[in-house]
Amino acid sequence: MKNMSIPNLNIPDTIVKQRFGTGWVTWANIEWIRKLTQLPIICKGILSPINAELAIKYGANGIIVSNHGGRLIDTAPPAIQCLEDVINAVDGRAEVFVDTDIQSGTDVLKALAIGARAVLIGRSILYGLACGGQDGVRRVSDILKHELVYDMACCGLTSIDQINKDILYKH
Ligand SMILES: Cc1cc2nc3c(=O)[nH]c(=O)nc-3n(C[C@H](O)[C@H](O)[C@H](O)COP(=O)(O)O)c2cc1C
Repeated sequence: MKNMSIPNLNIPDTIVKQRFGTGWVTWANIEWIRKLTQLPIICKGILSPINAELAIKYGANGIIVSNHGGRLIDTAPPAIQCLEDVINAVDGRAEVFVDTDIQSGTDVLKALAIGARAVLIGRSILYGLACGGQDGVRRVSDILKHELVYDMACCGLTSIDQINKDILYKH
């Protein structure tokens, strides 16, 4: 993967404009932002090794493996299924995070075990907010944390840094 060739992504402007309306979203945007700041740039919505490679090429320091909850393309592959290939492609050159359908502590545990640096959570937190405001958000967070700690205990793990791929196969 390190020596892979980068395909020519000269997508016609008309197609880009059709898809993104007034915006012109291309890899050149990342390159432009990279020139503006030394702050870490994290690219969200990466699902394939080739796009992970491109994100790094254009200056990303981190990648969020995400299908945006299926909000862009209904049949986009589940992020969790793409995570391992992206991690392997990145090969330590950037942080890799994941979101989409992280709905339980078990989901968090599995994502970390595959190798995600951290997970991000969208709708579950929003549901808590809708149901109970600040307390609802705290309750969702507490439930997820309780489930994660419980599942870690079931796997004989006492700290996050002990989580590794072995638990995916041994339990
Ligand atoms: C109401 C709503 C608005 C969202 N808007 C954006 C957005 O503007 N940009 C983006 O990258 N993702 C957006 N997302 C996707 C989320 O950031 C996240 O990738 C998605 O919800 C998957 O995580 P989840 O399964 O925990 O919700 C949105 C999601 C929801 C539910």
